[in-house]
Amino acid sequence: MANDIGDAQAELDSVETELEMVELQITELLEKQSKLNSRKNKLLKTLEGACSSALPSGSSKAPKPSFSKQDLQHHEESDFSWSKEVQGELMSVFKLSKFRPLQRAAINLSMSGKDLFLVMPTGRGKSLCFQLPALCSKGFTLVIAPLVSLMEDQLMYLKSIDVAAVTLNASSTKEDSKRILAGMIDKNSPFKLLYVTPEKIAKSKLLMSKLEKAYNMGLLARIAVDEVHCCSQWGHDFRPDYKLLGILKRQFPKVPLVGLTATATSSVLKDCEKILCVQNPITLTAPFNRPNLYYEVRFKDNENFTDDIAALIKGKYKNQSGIVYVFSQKDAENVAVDLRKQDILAQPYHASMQPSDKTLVHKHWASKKIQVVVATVAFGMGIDKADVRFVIHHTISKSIENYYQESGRAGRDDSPADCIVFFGFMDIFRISTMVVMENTGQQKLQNMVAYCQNVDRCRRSLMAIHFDEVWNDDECDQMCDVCRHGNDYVTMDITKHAQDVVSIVEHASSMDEKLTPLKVCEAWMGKGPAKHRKTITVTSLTRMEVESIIIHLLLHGYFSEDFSFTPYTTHFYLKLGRKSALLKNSSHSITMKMRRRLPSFSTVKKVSEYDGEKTSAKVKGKRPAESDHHKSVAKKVKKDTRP
Ligand SMILES: Nc1ncnc2c1ncn2[C@H]1C[C@H](O)[C@@H](COP(=O)(O)OP(=O)(O)OP(=O)(O)O)O1
Repeated sequence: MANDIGDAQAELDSVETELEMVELQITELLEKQSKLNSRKNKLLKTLEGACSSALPSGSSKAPKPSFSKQDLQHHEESDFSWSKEVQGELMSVFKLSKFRPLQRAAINLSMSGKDLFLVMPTGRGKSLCFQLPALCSKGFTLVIAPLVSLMEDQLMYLKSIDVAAVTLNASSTKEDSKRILAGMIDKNSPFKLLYVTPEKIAKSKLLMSKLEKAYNMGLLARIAVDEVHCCSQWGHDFRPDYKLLGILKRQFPKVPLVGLTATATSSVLKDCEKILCVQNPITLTAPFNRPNLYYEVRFKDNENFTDDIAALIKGKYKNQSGIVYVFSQKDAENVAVDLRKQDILAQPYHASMQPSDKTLVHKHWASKKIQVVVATVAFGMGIDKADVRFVIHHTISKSIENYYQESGRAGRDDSPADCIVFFGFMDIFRISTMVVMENTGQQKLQNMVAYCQNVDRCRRSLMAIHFDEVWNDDECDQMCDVCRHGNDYVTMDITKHAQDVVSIVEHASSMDEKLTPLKVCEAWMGKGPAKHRKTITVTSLTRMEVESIIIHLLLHGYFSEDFSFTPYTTHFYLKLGRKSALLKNSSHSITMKMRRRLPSFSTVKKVSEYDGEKTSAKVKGKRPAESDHHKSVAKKVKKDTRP
């Protein structure tokens, strides 16, 4: 009897383990199905020739009537009753000779009264798409912008070209407010653009009542919502007051609205559409690719990487303007000091500085009195310096959206510029604890980490996938480190390493102990407390390899994050992830692509990248110029970068 019970218990354990495996496999297959469905929808959309439509990714609904290529061409090329005036103002007021792609279509659509979302990379000239129609329309255009500094930059520019524009914000004087409110209902329209913050719309009844009067008098020509992604919680810069802007379209349904953003996925736009109460807006998406920007990721392989940054600035970027983005205000101060010690004219910029100091740094940088601004993300919106030759990230951004926007401040003049990220292991966890309260913070950070950890796929193609862009691999033209330096990586079987490192965390957890990623690294390399050493298989991998494998396991669900809160700080620990159980299964293997030059890996079984044969020792090393195999690989594995 006892034997029977023992056997049944053993069988039950084994069945339960097997069931767990099956469930994990089902989860993996479901994930794959969802990715394939979303890819399928994308391809169908491409085949239909639709150039816009904001279907949420993965939706299986039939696309709504979309704006066709012919429609786009019509709005880019045809003459309209306002075309002469628009062209005249472009040259005489803005001193520009021609439009950039999509500007003309956006202006024509807006002039013909359509609601519009314009997604255009940072620095491509979105502002012109509402400033120019404002000059050619009766009345004034209401512009909602998230930051006073951003409005002030635009007002300064508009003043310099003699365009009458004003702002109403918390710091407007009583007299100014009175004058502006009266101007809104003046038939002679003393200004053509009125800039306000979303807070002002939400809080000022007086402003709403004047808007209503202006609307009834036919003087509210257009509403422009700048940085429209701020409406959506899923966007990277959510502002609660943007949520209330739906009132505008509800109260003023006949006024065309244009929403502008540099980065928004189709689901974020869908959300904005609902929040702003616009029905079926036309979405124009400019090619997100900035061909003049070179993207590169460098691993922080020593403590002194700030010296590497200084060497770049003094060497390759001598006398050229740039930005170094850092993680914290303290880093901004410290790194600026470090750079100054190396005779680089650098100044910090962050949110806690006095507004006058911030303005001074901005001005000195714009006029080349200083070479580098060492900044937190506070140095962002509204920065319009054309000749920024480098944007270096001292620490990774918290999302790809943020990275795209921050790095996009380089090369607005269309001349070549570099965007370099320094990728460090510990930074991941610093940022992770910072975004712990954000709904999608961890997922977004993981996408950014996957972008940096990537060694085999064109960096642009990763961004394109992220932004739901249809991508053709030729478009990079060796303007990222991966495409330029080729397939300099090997695919390694890391199953045994994964088992070893996962067992360290498992063992600690069985003793009720939590390990930070740093502690896991150290324990695995034999530097942990003596009590652990007996049970640990110490690795001969280098520190960089150890870090890369831990990151890989975290991105792929073998580890997951375990936060612990104290009144002063948040700690990041590693715990077993949902897939860790798979490592107990002898048929389960994990491979990982790593940069070549890994002598300590010589004992590790190498696997062919392409045919999955576990015994082959094929190592890819050809550069794109020598082989186009790389391209087909990038195409083949395009959709599965998301951890
Ligand atoms: N058709 C054009 N030809 C040449 N330069 C142009 C044209 N349109 C705009 N520009 C210039 C003006 C600015 O110096 C620069 C960026 O324009 P701007 O409207 O500030 O970009 P943006 O609004 O897309 O960027 P951001 O996302 O940072 O707000 O491009």
